[in-house]
Amino acid sequence: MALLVSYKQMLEMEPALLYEAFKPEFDKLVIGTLAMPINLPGTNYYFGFQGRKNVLKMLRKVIAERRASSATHNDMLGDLLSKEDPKHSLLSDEEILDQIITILYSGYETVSKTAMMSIKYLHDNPKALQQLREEHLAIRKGKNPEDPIGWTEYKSMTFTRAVILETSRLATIVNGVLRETTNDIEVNGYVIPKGWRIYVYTRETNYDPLQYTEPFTFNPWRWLDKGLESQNYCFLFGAGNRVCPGKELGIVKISMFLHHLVTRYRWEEVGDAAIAKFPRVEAPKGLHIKITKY
Ligand code: HEM
Repeated sequence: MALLVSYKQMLEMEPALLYEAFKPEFDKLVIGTLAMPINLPGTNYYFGFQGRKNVLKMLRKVIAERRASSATHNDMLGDLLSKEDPKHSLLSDEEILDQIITILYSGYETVSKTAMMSIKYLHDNPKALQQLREEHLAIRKGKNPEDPIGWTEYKSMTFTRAVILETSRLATIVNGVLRETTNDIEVNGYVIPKGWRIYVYTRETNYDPLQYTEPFTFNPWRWLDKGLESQNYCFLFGAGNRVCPGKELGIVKISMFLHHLVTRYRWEEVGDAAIAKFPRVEAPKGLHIKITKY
């Protein structure tokens, strides 16, 4: 779902078949990015490069077909290729391809894994689920089943936002952020030389009991204190110049998913799903749930 939504924004007009061929190759690329860097046939790292090669091949074909046709496309690739906008014509084809991959990549697992983990945490915390459901049923009151949700209604989903932020913290969907030092930096007596790449492992800060009381407890109510989101130790969406540009889009997508889930369905976990946290948050054997109508 998460990849399909982003894919349609990027390549709205392309046939579904391309998505069917695209997703498996894109999945290889995604898995390869967090794999041991051993580039031998059979490793995830190797498959990652193969996936990237095939993804690029498909995207290049789409670009070539669009250039050869006079049709206009109302999607992001259409904007990136637009000859009328001088801003975009500054990008080379390689840069356009990198933009597409970056945006598809960044909005994929972040959204799908947060949605998955929210299903798990809400299942395990009936009080939070009840409060979330009440928030959404109140929004649905007086609406027909197919009526869409408006911006003001979305903005009123304060508990939903709290659930999403707490899921993001407790599951730590993004393990950390990458930076490169532009000067020698001294931290606790250690010097990190200029030019070094640093991975700031945010799980440590997310579980710091000085910042989050009872850090291993799912407690969405802590986020009702609005100030928490802007604390300088809160790296759920990164920080500074490189802060996630898709933060609000991601929260909207998950909020809409939760809205439809809790107003229409109940669910029971089937079996005991094992959740892996490193190098990525995943349920290797799936998170199986039995869904019934609410
Ligand atoms: C719950 C969902 C999401 C989470 C938890 C998340 C988290 C993050 C984090 C931690 C970073 C690193 C920021 C830094 O280095 O300071 C990041 C970067 C980024 N995210 Fe997100 N993200 C989410 C959704 C999205 C979506 C939906 C999109 C776009 C469709 C997106 C696009 C990006 C991009 C393009 C970057 C790179 C920014 C840069 O390096 O300048 N993200 N995200």
